[in-house]
Amino acid sequence: MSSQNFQNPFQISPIFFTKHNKINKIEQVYNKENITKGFINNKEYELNKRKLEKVNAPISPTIRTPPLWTLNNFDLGSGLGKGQFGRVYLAREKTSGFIVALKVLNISELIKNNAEKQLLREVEIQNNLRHPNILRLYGHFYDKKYVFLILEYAAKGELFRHLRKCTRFTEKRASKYFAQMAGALGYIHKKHVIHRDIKPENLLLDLDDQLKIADFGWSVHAPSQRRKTLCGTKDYLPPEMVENQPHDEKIDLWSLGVLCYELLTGNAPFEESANGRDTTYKRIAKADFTIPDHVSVDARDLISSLLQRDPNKRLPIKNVLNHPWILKHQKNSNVLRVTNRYYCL
Ligand SMILES: Nc1ncnc2c1ncn2[C@@H]1O[C@H](COP(=O)(O)OP(=O)(O)OP(=O)(O)O)[C@@H](O)[C@H]1O
Repeated sequence: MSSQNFQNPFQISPIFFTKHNKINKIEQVYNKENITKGFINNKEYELNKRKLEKVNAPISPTIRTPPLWTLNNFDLGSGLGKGQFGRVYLAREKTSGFIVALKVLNISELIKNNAEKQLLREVEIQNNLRHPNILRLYGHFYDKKYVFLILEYAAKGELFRHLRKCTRFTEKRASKYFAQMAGALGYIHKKHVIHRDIKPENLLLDLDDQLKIADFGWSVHAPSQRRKTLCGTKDYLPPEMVENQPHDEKIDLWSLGVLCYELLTGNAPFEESANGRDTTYKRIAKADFTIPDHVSVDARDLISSLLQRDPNKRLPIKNVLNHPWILKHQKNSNVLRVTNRYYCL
């Protein structure tokens, strides 16, 4: 089922270019300037303006996209999973045979839950990211009822499922996923994007066991200001968020520390206890956690240097990638070569 045997139609498909050129051509030829120059008449202008409006029709004032793709371009396969607003299916682009995951979101559910903006943000951000450990969003289209996201297919599914199956990962395996995650975060931070919802459920694995960050629903593009919205998943919330303080990209460093802990132990360090949410929040605010004895000295050091109460004391991403624990397990692997190449972009 690997899609690597096929040409990626979302980059080079003749269909894409034909449709895209058609829009460009309409835009170039049928503009007001050409009427005044006498190249086209008013009737032609009106006709083609309507055509252009149709291809650019928005589903809401915020989402605008030319429908380069429709459901007819795909053969649908089995369901891959269910999310809050719809389902994800295995699908094949008919002309090229290219395999994708098609995420089908119910528009009325999105509107009912006020999630339009969140989706728009997800689409805008994910559309602009190109990194081997970030799930590609190839495109999107919509009809009256649904928005369809054309996503890279991650054949091995959720990292979370694999973690639960073996309770906890070996240090070598954990360090591989962790390094890939850190590399991808370094890349998005350079683009002034904060993820804000790192957790194993949002991480997928492809057929080659490469990690893919999949969910950008809570991410924000934050050029300068420090933000205050409470978001993300409880276990992974950093002290500045539980205390309702402004936050910046350093919240992802905290979550990276929580992720490292969970990959190595099978549990998050601040999992909600029987004593309830307030107790959990107090423990997070004090960075009060203990690391089980089986975790190596190097890994402990890395976790502790990320789970720092003060965001400014957290280990910066570039030092994370050079940490002895990562170097020890990944020095001769391809992981660091790829990660460093993209980090330097
Ligand atoms: N690109 C993909 N490749 C393979 N499986 C996928 C892909 N995207 C999603 N899935 C599967 O489908 C499930 C549902 O995905 P979806 O992104 O809709 O849900 P979610 O992130 O769990 O929920 P939500 O974002 O709505 O809270 C995932 O848990 C995963 O198992």
